[in-house]
Amino acid sequence: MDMQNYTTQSETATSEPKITARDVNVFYGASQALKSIQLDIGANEVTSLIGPSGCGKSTFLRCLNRMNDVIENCTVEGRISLDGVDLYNSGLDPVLLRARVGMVFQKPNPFPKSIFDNIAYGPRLHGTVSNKDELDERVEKSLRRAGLWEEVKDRLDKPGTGLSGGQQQRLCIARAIAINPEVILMDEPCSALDPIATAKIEELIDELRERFTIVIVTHSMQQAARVSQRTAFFHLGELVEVGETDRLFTSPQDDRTQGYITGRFG
Ligand SMILES: Nc1ncnc2c1ncn2[C@@H]1O[C@H](COP(=O)(O)OP(=O)(O)OP(=O)(O)O)[C@@H](O)[C@H]1O
Repeated sequence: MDMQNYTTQSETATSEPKITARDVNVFYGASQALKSIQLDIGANEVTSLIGPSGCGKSTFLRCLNRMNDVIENCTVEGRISLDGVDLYNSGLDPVLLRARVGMVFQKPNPFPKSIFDNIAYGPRLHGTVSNKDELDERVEKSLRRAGLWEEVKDRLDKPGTGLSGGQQQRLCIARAIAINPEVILMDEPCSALDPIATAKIEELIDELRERFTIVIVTHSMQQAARVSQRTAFFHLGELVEVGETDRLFTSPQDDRTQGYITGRFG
């Protein structure tokens, strides 16, 4: 590993790293989307990934639970570890990995099932509850943690797709929480939502970090500033700069970061 390069890119995570990425290169066919990424993701904090369109934020996010495996032609090189265990070369089952590292997408995507069954799906699949009472309890707890219980408790048998966009996104967060993940990846989770629904999700993210490690891709620098403790700025497939969010926005060390946050490009 090129230590000099690493220290210029990255400040140490503010908490113990939950995830470490070292020398990560990603290719789509012959085209390189990420170049030698070194990044520590601290436990129980929110890390934002920001940067202009096409810089590789979502590609990096998908490396963290091996979602790139399902994209044809996508090759991931380097080392990414979760609690010190290599995600790609240790025989870790990707399905179990995705239970530990859950994901919430840009567009809310509830299953075409009842609200209850959306949440119950994961615990049933992974066999993490042993009877109906435990399942009921898990569903209620997940919906409470996602701040949705009061709004849906009287309509659990109604379709998840009948909820508002913001409620659907909180349902998807509840669905991710229901299998007790350690990390939650969020790919622009508010981009399809209005400002009020966005504010609710942002409050929720802040509450969730007590229990989970969160990595969020966002196009909104204001959102990164509001929700995250650390921010990583990507540009043309490189991780240009990472550090405490306040520091990165007030005194960026790289001209490219400065250019992006002052709106000169992006
Ligand atoms: N499935 C794919 N096949 C081929 N190239 C891809 C694929 N997905 C992404 N890319 C390319 O990889 C690069 C990084 O894309 P990525 O979606 O990770 O960027 P991003 O920063 O998340 O962009 P945006 O903010 O627009 O979502 C881009 O050049 C993109 O065109």
